[in-house]
Amino acid sequence: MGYFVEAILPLALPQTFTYKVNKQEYDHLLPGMRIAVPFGKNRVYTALVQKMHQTPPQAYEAKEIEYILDDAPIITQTQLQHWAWISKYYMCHIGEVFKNAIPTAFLLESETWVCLSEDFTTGDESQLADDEYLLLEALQHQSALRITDITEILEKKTVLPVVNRMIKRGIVALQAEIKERYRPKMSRYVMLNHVADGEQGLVETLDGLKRAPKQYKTFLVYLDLVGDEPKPIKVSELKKITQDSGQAIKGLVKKRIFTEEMIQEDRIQYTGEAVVQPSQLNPEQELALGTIQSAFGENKVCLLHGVTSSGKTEVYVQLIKEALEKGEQVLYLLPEIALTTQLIQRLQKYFGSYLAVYHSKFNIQERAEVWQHVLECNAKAQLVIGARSSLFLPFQNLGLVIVDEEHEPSFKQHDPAPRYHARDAAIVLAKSMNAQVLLGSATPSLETYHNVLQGRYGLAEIKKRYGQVPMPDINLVDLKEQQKKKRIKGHFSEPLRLAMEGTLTEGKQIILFQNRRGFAPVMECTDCGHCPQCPNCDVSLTYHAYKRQLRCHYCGYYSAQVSKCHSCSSEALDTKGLGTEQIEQECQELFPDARVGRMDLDTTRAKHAHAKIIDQFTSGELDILVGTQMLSKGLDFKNVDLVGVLHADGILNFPDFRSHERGYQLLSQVSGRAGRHEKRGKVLIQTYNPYHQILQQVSIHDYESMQREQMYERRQHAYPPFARLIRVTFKHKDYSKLEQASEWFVQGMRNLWQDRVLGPVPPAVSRVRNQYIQVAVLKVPKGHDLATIKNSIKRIENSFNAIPYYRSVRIIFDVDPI
Ligand SMILES: Nc1ncnc2c1ncn2[C@@H]1O[C@H](COP(=O)(O)OP(=O)(O)OP(=O)(O)O)[C@@H](O)[C@H]1O
Ligand SMILES: [Zn+2]
Repeated sequence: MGYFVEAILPLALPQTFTYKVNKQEYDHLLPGMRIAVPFGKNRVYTALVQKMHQTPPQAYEAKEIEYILDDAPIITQTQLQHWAWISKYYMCHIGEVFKNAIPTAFLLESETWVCLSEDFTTGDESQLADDEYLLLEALQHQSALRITDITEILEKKTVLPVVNRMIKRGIVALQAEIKERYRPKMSRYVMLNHVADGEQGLVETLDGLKRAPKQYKTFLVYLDLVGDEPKPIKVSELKKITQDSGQAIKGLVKKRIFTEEMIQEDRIQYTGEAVVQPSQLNPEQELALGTIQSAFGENKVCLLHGVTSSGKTEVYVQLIKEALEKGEQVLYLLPEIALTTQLIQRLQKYFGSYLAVYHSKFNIQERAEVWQHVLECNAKAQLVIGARSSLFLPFQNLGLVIVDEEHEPSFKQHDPAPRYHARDAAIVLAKSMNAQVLLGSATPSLETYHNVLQGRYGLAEIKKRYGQVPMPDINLVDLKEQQKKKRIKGHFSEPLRLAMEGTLTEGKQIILFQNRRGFAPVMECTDCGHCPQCPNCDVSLTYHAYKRQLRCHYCGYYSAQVSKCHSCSSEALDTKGLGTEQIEQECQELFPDARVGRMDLDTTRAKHAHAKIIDQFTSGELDILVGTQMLSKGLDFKNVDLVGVLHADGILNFPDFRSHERGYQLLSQVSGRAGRHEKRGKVLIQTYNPYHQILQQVSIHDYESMQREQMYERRQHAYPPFARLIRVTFKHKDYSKLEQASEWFVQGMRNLWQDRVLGPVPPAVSRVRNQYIQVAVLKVPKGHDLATIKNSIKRIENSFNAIPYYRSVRIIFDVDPI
């Protein structure tokens, strides 16, 4: 007998680990609290308590924990259960989920250094508790201490709460060198001392200050700022108004009229309060809202299928408003948050400081703060908008989840594990918390639509654009014919050039869309056909005119632009393929007076780059915006009349069973950016194959037919949504070992599931970073027990790993791959 804790470590290991604790620790600990534990040789990790128990481990001697980091759980029970589901469903380890789910700031290690805060001034030691005083004293002798040192000094394991308290009061801080940690931003505030409080007190104080005019003035400004309720005022603010160097404030503190304190500032600051009321819905929106509410009444997930610019967002806003009024938390999931400054600004006008954004490009402090707000159910982050990782926030009272643009593939995480689909994982999470789920899209995924057709999900539709603006007029331009007639300049057909000219003359704006996938420009020798390849990967290098470089998009390798062919030394090199950069250049040549901007991965790497380009375009500083799929997502520009798609075929000819569905979605979404307000927009799609059924369907906005035909195909070939897929990827740097190993593994699968196993085959890019790749796919028809099948695969993996020669081959499972 003894006391034990079951801990999840942030590592890709299949099991949890048992550690020993004493009775006192046992009583203090709860599932969801963090502890620091030793692991391996001299390493300490932040682990998470999964449960407490009294059974010693069988296989090893339990080590003691190092210390306890929390006073209360930072992860809820519901979350822990959700993690367990994710790890089971997506075939990964719970430690991987843990590591991916929580902000790195929460993974403090024993090596974290603590020091005295710069803001600390001696004087108030009398208010410190004993252990706080001890720590302070120690830090006055030594400039910094590690958490482990502090544990020794205080002779107790729960030192983090002590440290945290002192951080909050601005006495100590975490040292700056530590690579990633949570350091709340503190600011100095002053507040009226109790002595001076009350009518009488104020009069006396003012009298007493008559001979110190600067202090007198500062005091009056302070009173003016606080109004009726006594509250702390930021020193910097006070200084600014009174134009004081700080002397007057110091004087007032000295006279004990003010007390000073350090208060944590929120980095997630939205200065604006809610300024507008949600818009009045039009009858179509009202109807949709009603349908959604009745689906919610039956506890069903609901799909809002509304054409582009039908005003889906305003419907979400109504639902959010109702949920917030009920005191519930709301999660608004978006595919790529960086693209959504427009939407955030819009929601901010409605919901002010209730809105928090959870964003991977935010720094760790910012993320940790949102986490705390959500955990504490603060009004401040009652509405969270974020990309897929915001799903892992510790919601306590989740009432509503909105998955906007639910068809977007980027909801699925590719790498690293957990390879989860945020939409699907959100539905499971919501179910466990009795929250409602709304999926929104103009072009729903077939998976979701299938659920609607099966009656599992509710369906609300809006078939008209808001404000009676007609759907854009979409025309297909036959590139073959244009070529025959010699009407093409660069990559621009005559109809596209004419339409652009017309739009520019009217002072309207243009969006040009060039697909990214498979259409990066490459350099080619026109004599021998040689094309420079990445030395580490099985791909051609991409040509970047701007930097005069050849780059690999898979591993980041780059070299200077070559002037001679490496194979035959000819100087006849040419760039082939069609990138956004080239389109931008051609545009400029065709329309020298137009202001052209470009939005793609290269121009938007920096934190606010997206917002900047979008702002420029919105404010009319640009006439033409050239871009990739980024442009297709939910943007709402008032002045765009024309959308041009330069080469639709690249989108449709991709060898993937989803490429037609994707093509329809992408082209419809891009087209949807045209003519959203007032006038009907125009769209020109250039193609070598104008009779392609998907292009025909896009041009007449016929989602129905697309959906019916594609469903038929999928059913015929047993693809999702009529089956589930499990993809197994094998990687190794030795090609022949890889081939043997993957064949062995797949044979094991084939013994069980025969021809439902496809592969192993090399994928389109079959070597990345010097690792060769093989892929196999298992089709699991609906109705088969997925859990049993996964267990069988795991068993094959175990036997596989028992063969020493194979063990170094990396195996990756991807359930519901996209
Ligand atoms: N009830 C309403 N009152 C006033 N304006 C509205 C209303 N509904 C929608 N709008 C306006 O119509 C435009 C399109 O709406 P919104 O962006 O919500 O469409 P959407 O369906 O989300 O489009 P997409 O799928 O293309 O992103 C916006 O500028 C929005 O402000
Ligand atoms: Zn490479």
